[in-house]
Amino acid sequence: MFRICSTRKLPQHVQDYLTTYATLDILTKEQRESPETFVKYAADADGIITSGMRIDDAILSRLPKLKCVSTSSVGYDHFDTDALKKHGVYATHTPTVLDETVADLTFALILATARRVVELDTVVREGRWAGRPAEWFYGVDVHHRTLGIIGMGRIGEAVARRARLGFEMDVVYHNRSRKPEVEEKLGLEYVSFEELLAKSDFVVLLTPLTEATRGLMDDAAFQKMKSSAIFINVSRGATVNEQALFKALSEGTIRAAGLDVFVKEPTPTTNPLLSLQNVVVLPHIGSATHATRDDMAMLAATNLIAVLEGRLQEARIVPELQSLIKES
Ligand SMILES: NC(=O)C1=CN([C@@H]2O[C@H](COP(=O)(O)OP(=O)(O)OC[C@H]3O[C@@H](n4cnc5c(N)ncnc54)[C@H](OP(=O)(O)O)[C@@H]3O)[C@@H](O)[C@H]2O)C=CC1
Ligand SMILES: O=CC(=O)O
Repeated sequence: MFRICSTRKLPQHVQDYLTTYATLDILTKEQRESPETFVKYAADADGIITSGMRIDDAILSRLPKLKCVSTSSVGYDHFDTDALKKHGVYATHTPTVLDETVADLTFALILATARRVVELDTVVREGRWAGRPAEWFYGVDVHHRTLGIIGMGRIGEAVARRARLGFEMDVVYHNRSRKPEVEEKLGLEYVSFEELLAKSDFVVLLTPLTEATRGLMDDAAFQKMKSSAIFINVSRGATVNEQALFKALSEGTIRAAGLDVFVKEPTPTTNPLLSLQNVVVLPHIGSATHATRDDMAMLAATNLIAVLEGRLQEARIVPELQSLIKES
């Protein structure tokens, strides 16, 4: 039997699946609280399931039996992939199963910011609704506007499909490499980063967090956007310079923002962005529906067991660690 530690509670059917192959320990908050307590309880684990815990050289050096860390998320910026490679530990993630759910949430933020849903909900609740909507209730249209997607990957494509088919929007995108087949299928236009910022009524950020995308949306980027444009971030908080975003929103450089992610999570209530009316904020819930979180947990579990059993081709191993397969 393998030994698996999970840093979070898993759905019962996922736990049942895992316990046919392994002894499973769900670590308590105290046990996973610090790297010291974590390595103590995970010391002889063959596999770890997590969804945001930082796994780096310091941790890996103290987990000699570890063969695989499996994250129940598609993003894996909490893993130091160089350290994993050095220690010969595989990392798996959960792409694809969450694409449609995250795309729905992205559209929820687009609609909520454009039509000021949260702000005007408060107006009604506070008894400030007096007669027919005054002009200060007005928002902006989503349909037939231009959507710019930075990071046209799996989720980006699901967002673009909604925009094209449901809202008849023009969609431009920017990646490091073009995707001619997606361009043709959905009728998208590839543009430079600068052109996307200048053209779009809605700018949606959907890249992974990497050294290249850290702080991508800075003062200069917001300056290039239209003053009527809305910025949506569903990627990772650190792809945006929050001070620059606050400045852009409070000085009218851009119209509004919808944010599912923050540099520090949970973001403190003192974050200046929370003081702005033209920002809709969510607690990192892109994939958070019952069905999708169940699918992600099950994929994280099957990925881990596949690696532990040596069925490497069946696991969703992160791209940076694919080379370990070739070496094994
Ligand atoms: N808020 C939430 O709850 C969720 C957030 N996410 C975030 O969304 C991210 C995207 O997920 P997913 O669509 O599955 O990932 P994919 O890898 O399928 O897509 C990411 C895209 O970003 C592009 N990209 C990468 N680096 C750059 C760069 N420097 N400049 C421009 N484009 C870049 C890639 O294209 P190319 O390589 O050609 O540049 C790729 O097409 C995740 O990594 C995660 O951080 C995901 C799920 C839920
Ligand atoms: O943020 C969530 C993810 O799956 O990545």
